[in-house]
Amino acid sequence: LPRICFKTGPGTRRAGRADGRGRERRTAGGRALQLHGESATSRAPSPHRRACALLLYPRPRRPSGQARGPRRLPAALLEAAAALQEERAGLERAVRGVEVEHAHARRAARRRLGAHHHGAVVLQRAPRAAVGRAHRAPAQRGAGLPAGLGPRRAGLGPGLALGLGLRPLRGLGGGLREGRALGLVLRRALAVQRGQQLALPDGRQAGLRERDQLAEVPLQPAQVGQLGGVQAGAQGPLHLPQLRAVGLQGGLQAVLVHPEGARPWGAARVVAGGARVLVGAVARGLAAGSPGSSGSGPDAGVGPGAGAAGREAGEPAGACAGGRGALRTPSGPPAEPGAARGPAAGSRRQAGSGAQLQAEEPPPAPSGLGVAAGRAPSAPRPRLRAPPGHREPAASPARAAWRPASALTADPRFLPSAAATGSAWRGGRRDGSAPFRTPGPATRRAQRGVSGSARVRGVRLGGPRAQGRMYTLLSGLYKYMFQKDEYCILILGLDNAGKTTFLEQSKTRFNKNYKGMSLSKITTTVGLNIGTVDVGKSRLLFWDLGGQEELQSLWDKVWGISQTLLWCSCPDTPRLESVSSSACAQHWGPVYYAECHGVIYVIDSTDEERLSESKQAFEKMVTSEALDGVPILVLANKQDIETCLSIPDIKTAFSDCTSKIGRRDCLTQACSALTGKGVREGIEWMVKCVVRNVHRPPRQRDIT
Ligand SMILES: Nc1nc2c(ncn2[C@@H]2O[C@H](COP(=O)(O)OP(=O)(O)OP(=O)(O)O)[C@@H](O)[C@H]2O)c(=O)[nH]1
Ligand SMILES: [Mg+2]
Repeated sequence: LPRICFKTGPGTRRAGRADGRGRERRTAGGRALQLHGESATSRAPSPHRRACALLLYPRPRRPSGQARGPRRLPAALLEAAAALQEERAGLERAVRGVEVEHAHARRAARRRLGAHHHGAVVLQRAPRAAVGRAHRAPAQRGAGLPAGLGPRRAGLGPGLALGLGLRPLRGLGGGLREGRALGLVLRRALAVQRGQQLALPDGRQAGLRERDQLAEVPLQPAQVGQLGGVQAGAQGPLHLPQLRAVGLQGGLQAVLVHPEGARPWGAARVVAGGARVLVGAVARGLAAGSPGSSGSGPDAGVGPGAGAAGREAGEPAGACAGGRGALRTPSGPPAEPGAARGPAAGSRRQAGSGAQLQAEEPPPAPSGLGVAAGRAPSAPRPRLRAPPGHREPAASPARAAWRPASALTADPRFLPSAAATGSAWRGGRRDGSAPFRTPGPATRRAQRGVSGSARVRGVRLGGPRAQGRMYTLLSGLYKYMFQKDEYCILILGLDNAGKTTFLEQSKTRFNKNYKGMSLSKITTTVGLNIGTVDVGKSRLLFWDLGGQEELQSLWDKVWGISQTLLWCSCPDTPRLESVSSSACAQHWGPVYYAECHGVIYVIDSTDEERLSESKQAFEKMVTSEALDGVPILVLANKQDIETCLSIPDIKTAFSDCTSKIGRRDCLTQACSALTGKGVREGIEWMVKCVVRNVHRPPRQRDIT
């Protein structure tokens, strides 16, 4: 049977069925499917490698008092998965090594921010093994390549990226629309990969609002070349769906844009069609502006890179700012390439973004895409549309809660640590209502007016709701008393310096029951490793960022999981020949630097050749304003190797940086991450420094 694997949000039991077996047969879209469920936090070997689709489906919080009952995935999701299965062969060709995840709405963030965004649809993650270490071979480095290009960059193939904004999916129809939209994105990806032009249904058929439609930006090969340094070859004009953000930085890289509050997951390297593609993600809100603003504001659906990339490609700024929905009319055929851009597009989008209160004629039936495979399209419901001149009420409390990106990204819940703890990932609403759930027996009883509380001899003991509140109170108190102060420590350094080894070694040394992975099995870090180490009353939260050249540019940036993006490559087109740098980076706000309490900078003492490169990276880091006053521990790693440079040698090489380090705490420590020598001393020094650093107080405790 086709296998669909889905994961629920952290903290939930094994998904699938309430019986915990996590396996279930379902029929969707006329197909039998086998569902494998597991908790996102589960460490059990996941069957998802063999799954044709991986759906990430955070479980909504059960309203207090609702009885535990079997939990069903929305049929629309399964239909989308079935559609995915249908396209499996093609997708495998298109997106090799890419896992597809479907995240449901991040309700917690939505509630908090008042942004009716929607969750991620596609996430790229290549299996570690696929990344390999070939790029590290010194003999290969730079051989016969244009200046500035390492072999790993040259190895990148041309690619196309697709995106679809699924932001405002409100209410009960959300699940349905979302499911359809997923199918839409995947099919679209396939069509692009095959060089086909797919007749897409309009946005309403796909269950999307006008402004959420796919918009196509036809790009000539030359423009694509400009955009991403990709030689598109003789394939003719490529229809690159307008991404919310596509930026190309230090190689072929897609910058994904995710809704405010989605948890950042960092960058990922995708192996697609034999090409390695670096994919980073950025918080959508970083595009600056406020919801509802036109142009490159978040509501415009155009992220930082889109504008930049588009402008790089010679598109007028208006074309980029048009974003989703700019090029395709809701019920008519696709607009001519290049038509409907500019101011008109913007105004149409704005019209679509308003409240929709007036009934409108449904559009004609789709050509087979809007409805997931195998199902007759159900009659589209009439849509409500705002009368001309209607304005959405601006000052609802939810809207007022919206904060600009800078404030948002400063919120610790949206930092990588939140990904580790899952604190930004909880479904459900605080008021106990669950938007996508049918009421359970207890809720129904309550609705009928039957009290859910127990009574003993006439004394009311408190219903499940009261018990729930009591539990929350007690757990909050417990957390308040026993939770440790948290400090975030960045581990930086060139690739191969030993950062991940150091992190693993620290976890092994400080965490009693930690059974780490074998140090010899550590491979290059793509994106971010997160680790926690408890030292006395403090908890250090390490962010080990990949040190490869492309990733270095992300050290001071924020990334997050994308709202929607699918990356696929065209194996037929010529290989990458040149790489242009990105303009999108300047739009990104420094976040890791701003939020960290300390930096551990790892140097490979045996690599004399790259010492100056390491010094440059260090200098760049240390001069960043966002790191002012942050203690820095410089680790001269690999001291177990005889031919290594000594501490005085390294200090001499880094002597230029002394003035830039200034008056902050800084220590150069000899260390061997492999044997563990110097690891404990280094960390203990760091703890002392971060605790006494009054400029960066520990992260706020998560008190509920
Ligand atoms: N001899 C020796 N080898 C080490 C030491 N620390 C790390 N290594 C080796 O160096 C290689 C790179 O280690 P990683 O921890 O992956 O390096 P990294 O800095 O995380 O690299 P990126 O993730 O690519 O940025 C591995 O083969 C490690 O076994 C050390 O103290 N001594
Ligand atoms: Mg690493």
